[in-house]
Amino acid sequence: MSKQVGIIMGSKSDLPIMSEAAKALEELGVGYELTIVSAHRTPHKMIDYAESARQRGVKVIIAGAGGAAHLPGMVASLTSLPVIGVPIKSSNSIDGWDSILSILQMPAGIPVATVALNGSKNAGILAASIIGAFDPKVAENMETFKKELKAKVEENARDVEIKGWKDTLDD
Ligand SMILES: Nc1c(C(=O)O)ncn1[C@@H]1O[C@H](COP(=O)(O)O)[C@@H](O)[C@H]1O
Repeated sequence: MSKQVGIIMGSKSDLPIMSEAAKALEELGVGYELTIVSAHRTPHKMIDYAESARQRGVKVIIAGAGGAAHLPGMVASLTSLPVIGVPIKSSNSIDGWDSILSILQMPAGIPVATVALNGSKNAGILAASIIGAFDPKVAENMETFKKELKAKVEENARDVEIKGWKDTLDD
């Protein structure tokens, strides 16, 4: 399977969160590559990564970082591929706001599609829906995923309506 999505993160400490993006892509049948690269600690690797991604066949980049999270924005400045940013609540963060604002508040011209704090699963799903815009197999997988999501909510609603909320809570 070709690796259409590039998942990167600033540190190994981000892996527990960023692995959720990888799991979502696996479920949706999208190939990906995953590595650790930091704008601050490995700036030259970041430049190489961003500049070579398109040649490797990557179509969307998911970049996660905590604190002064410059990685997603800097990668977006170095490539014309779409970049999805995942703000991460790292250990000494200001409740995650440091990372959210660093990724969200980009200057005009260099957008980063920012998901919720620690929202790496949604980043994976969003990347798959971008791939699905031109890849029919992934589009089909997205349709199935959405149908399953809808069926689950309908099932839960039926439980609450038929059994009542108390019995549903005990399930
Ligand atoms: N924000 C960045 C960047 C960057 O933006 O280049 N590189 C690492 N980091 C972040 O620092 C936090 C703490 O990292 P350590 O756990 O390695 O000290 C992580 O959430 C990482 O994403």
